[in-house]
Amino acid sequence: MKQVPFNPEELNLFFKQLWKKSLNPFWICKPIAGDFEMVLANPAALKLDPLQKPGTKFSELIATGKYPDGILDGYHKCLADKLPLEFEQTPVVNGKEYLFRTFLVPIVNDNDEVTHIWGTSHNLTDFIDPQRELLMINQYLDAKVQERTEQLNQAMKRLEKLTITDELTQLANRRYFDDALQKEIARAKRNNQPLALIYFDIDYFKTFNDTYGHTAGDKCLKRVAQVLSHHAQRAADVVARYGGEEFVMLLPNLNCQQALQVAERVRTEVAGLRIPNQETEAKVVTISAGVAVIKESSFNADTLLKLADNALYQSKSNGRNCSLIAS
Ligand SMILES: Nc1nc2c(ncn2[C@@H]2O[C@H](COP(=O)(O)OP(=O)(O)OP(=O)(O)O)[C@@H](O)[C@H]2O)c(=O)[nH]1
Repeated sequence: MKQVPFNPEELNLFFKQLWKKSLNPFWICKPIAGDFEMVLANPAALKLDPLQKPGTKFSELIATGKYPDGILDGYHKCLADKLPLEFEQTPVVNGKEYLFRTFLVPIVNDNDEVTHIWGTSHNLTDFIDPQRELLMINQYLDAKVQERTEQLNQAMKRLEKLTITDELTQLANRRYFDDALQKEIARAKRNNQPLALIYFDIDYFKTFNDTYGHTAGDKCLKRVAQVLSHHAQRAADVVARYGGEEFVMLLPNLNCQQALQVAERVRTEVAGLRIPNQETEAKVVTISAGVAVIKESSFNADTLLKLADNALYQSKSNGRNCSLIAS
């Protein structure tokens, strides 16, 4: 469809109304000795800042401190490039921060000189607060997610610990030990290093329970567990409660004699607790131990456990309160 052009009179009326009624600020300025001077500003512009009246230099506007320092850059660029330009401005008027998207259009004469610059702005201030609010909500949500993730990780760790810990003694449980045993056997074979396993069993514990009661029995188990822990100090050492009054200790890179020494230290220290048990020869709680060390590459967990168990059986047969190496 062919456009019907305005005649000059209509056009004049059109622009007059646009200039007067627009809610967007319009202004026309001209370059003047490195500065710019306001030539005309519409009511919307004057409402925003009455200082934008004709004759005001931009350097005067900047001197009020309401406008950001870089405000002239856009005008200079428009002047130099002779091209329309848009940029954002954040003036502070009466203590309130505004956000404007400003558009500049160079007015060029027949000699290709920029005589004026026409400017207009869109007031985007209303978007500032929701944007900030959104940012704050996002930051809050991020922090919450992080907090919850941390709580979840902690809970997972606690749960993980529960599944591998013996509740009464707080030593590792059998499940953890069996797993560790497989890993350590593989490592010992890989590194061609010895791996010692000690099987401990409290002597006449049934009689202890029958005589002193189950609660005293529990207390005794805890104290023995503490002794065992003290003697499995290296990072790779594992001590676990294997059954009721049975404990196991895994000592990587220790030979038979070294492991026997550990077993003997534990045995001596347990007797040294001097927890009464009328059934034993020493009349105190004692412990017996069986030591086994991985010897050949054909060794597996069952073989090692069986050897240590056999040695423990020998210790029991030999009168208890002693440690023997598997033969
Ligand atoms: N208090 C208490 N007793 C337990 C627990 N677990 C196992 N027992 C007891 O430990 C005792 C083990 O007894 P036995 O296997 O007969 O062995 P023992 O009396 O120690 O005899 P020897 O090993 O031959 O010296 C049983 O009476 C079990 O009830 C526990 O968690 N707490």
